[in-house]
Amino acid sequence: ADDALSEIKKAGVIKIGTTGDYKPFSYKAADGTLTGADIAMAKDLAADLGVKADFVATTWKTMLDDFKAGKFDIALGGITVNAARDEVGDFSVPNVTDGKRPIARCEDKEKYTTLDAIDRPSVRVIVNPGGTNDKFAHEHFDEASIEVFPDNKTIFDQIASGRADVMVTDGVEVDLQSKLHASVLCPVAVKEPFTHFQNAYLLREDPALKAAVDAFMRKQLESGGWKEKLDAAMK
Ligand SMILES: O=C(O)C(=O)Cc1ccccc1
Repeated sequence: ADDALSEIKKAGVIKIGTTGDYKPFSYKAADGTLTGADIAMAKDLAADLGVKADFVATTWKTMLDDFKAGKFDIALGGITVNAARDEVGDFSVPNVTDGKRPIARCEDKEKYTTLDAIDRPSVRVIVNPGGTNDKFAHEHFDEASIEVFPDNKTIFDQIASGRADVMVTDGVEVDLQSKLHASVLCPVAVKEPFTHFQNAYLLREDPALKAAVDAFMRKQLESGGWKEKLDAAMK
């Protein structure tokens, strides 16, 4: 296997794949600039390695193929650790522990508290394509209708305007979007999230690259650097 870290250092560039559609981790500011907590981390990581950060656009659907095709050295931005991804690369130490929960219009926050309450013919579930939400919805709902909605930036407006009823997504996103759509969208009052998972950075397989990224990640977690970046993006 090639030594990814030496290659990166020799090139003076680390190629970073990210979807740019997932606030607070990786998204576009109003002027189109790529921003978010994991984007800020990527810039610090590149500086730490003494190289330039080169961002490469990908999508939830094509991320693994793009990664396998060598389009980037590392993928980040709210990426859930799973077996399929772990097979083609290494995961860093995780920076987020979370779970999937529903978000709905505030008047329905006591209504959709269980999978059974959601999975009814009258309920319109909405989901963004290609990632873990898509997979979760299709695995758990067969009575409810499922709309796969292509734009993760406006998907919450669909629920707010009444075009859809509920979305099951990562807890961080539920809390942030409830805040951004204050008094219209609310976290559904579940006893427990429906799943538990972690987010981490997907790395080209190379023990030296993993050691460097893990050391960076641990430092950011211990110093509060990560928390500061996440708080800054949660508004
Ligand atoms: O890791 C994934 O595959 C995801 O789908 C992450 C995600 C979760 C919620 C909204 C957008 C992306």
